[in-house]
Amino acid sequence: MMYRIFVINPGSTSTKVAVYEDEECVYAEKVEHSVQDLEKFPDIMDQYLFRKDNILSALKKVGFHEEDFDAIAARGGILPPLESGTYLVDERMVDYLLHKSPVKHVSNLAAVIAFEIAKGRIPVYITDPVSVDEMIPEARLSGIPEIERKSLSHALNIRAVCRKVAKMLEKDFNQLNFVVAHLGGGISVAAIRNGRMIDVNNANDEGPFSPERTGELPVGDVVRMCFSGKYTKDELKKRYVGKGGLVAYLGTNDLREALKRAEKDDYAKLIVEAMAYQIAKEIGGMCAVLCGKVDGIILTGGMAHSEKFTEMIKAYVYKFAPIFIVPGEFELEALALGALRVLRGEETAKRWGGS
Ligand SMILES: Nc1ncnc2c1ncn2[C@@H]1O[C@H](COP(=O)(O)OP(=O)(O)OP(=O)(O)O)[C@@H](O)[C@H]1O
Ligand SMILES: CCCC(=O)O
Repeated sequence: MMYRIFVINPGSTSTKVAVYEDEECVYAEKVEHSVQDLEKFPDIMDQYLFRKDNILSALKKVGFHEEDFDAIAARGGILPPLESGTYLVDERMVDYLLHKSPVKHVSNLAAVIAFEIAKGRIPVYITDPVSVDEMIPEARLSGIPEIERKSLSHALNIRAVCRKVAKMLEKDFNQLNFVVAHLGGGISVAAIRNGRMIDVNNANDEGPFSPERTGELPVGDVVRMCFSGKYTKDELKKRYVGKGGLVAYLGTNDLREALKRAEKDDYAKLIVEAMAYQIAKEIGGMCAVLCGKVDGIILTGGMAHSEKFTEMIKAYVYKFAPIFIVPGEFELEALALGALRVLRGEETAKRWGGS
């Protein structure tokens, strides 16, 4: 029996959608939403009906209708910390994502839109949301009792590329140890022990600086900046997520542009090399977390397309473990395959315990 799955992954100004027939992608589109239209919804969560209508119109244009699908696979949003895997979306989860999630992140919209389209007729699943948390106890401590480290990462792509490399090695992902660096607009570097993500830098406030984010900062100077009276809370937040990293130093979030400038400009060269250095340092730390027993270091995400950049990282870490380069992101595929494993009975969908 063939399963047809509709996949939904919202981004800030577009929603990526796809249709899978079993493992095969038969349609994929980035449905663009105009900035003027999105601006009518100051609260991101109010965009869900608008985006749903845009998505359904795009689907109809290529001849698909809601009734054609066996399930919908949606990007998981900022739920309370939870184990990796595929979860059945229910009313309580939708209510949480719409009204209670601590972060109004665009990924929260996916399951809400999908649930609205499914109307209870077909199941909706999410797989490996941003808030997957499998950290070991010693990874949680920050050094200040009131602040616990948070596991917020590119978990979906990280786990998807681990599965790909495990398949290539003809081994079971659950018996392998990997260090995975997702190198996108933000960066997550994770230690995977026997299939579980036992530590990862919070891609919003820790780890290396990235094209758009600062990652970890010297805390004393940050406190001084906070109390300088020069910035509002929102301005400071934008400095570390959105306008940090490459953007802050070079005015661009595009590694291709930064690399081009680095050919002629020593300052740009230093910045790119420093980003590679910080990434390598984080990878080294995660190798220590795995006690040096590492089956592979995987470099993935948009920046892994650049051989020049991955070579800079490899130069530091090549002695630690074999290196696998898996450029780009595989989120749509990972969502479809997560739902497919459940439809085929290879995995049972987890029920969300709620909050
Ligand atoms: N072919 C390429 N060569 C070099 N850099 C690239 C290439 N393609 C994309 N990038 C860089 O990758 C970065 C964006 O990565 P990606 O597309 O994974 O990010 P995103 O999806 O916007 O964010 P995130 O991965 O954090 O969700 C940018 O700095 C971009 O310039
Ligand atoms: C917080 C990590 C995930 C993302 O940045 O999209």
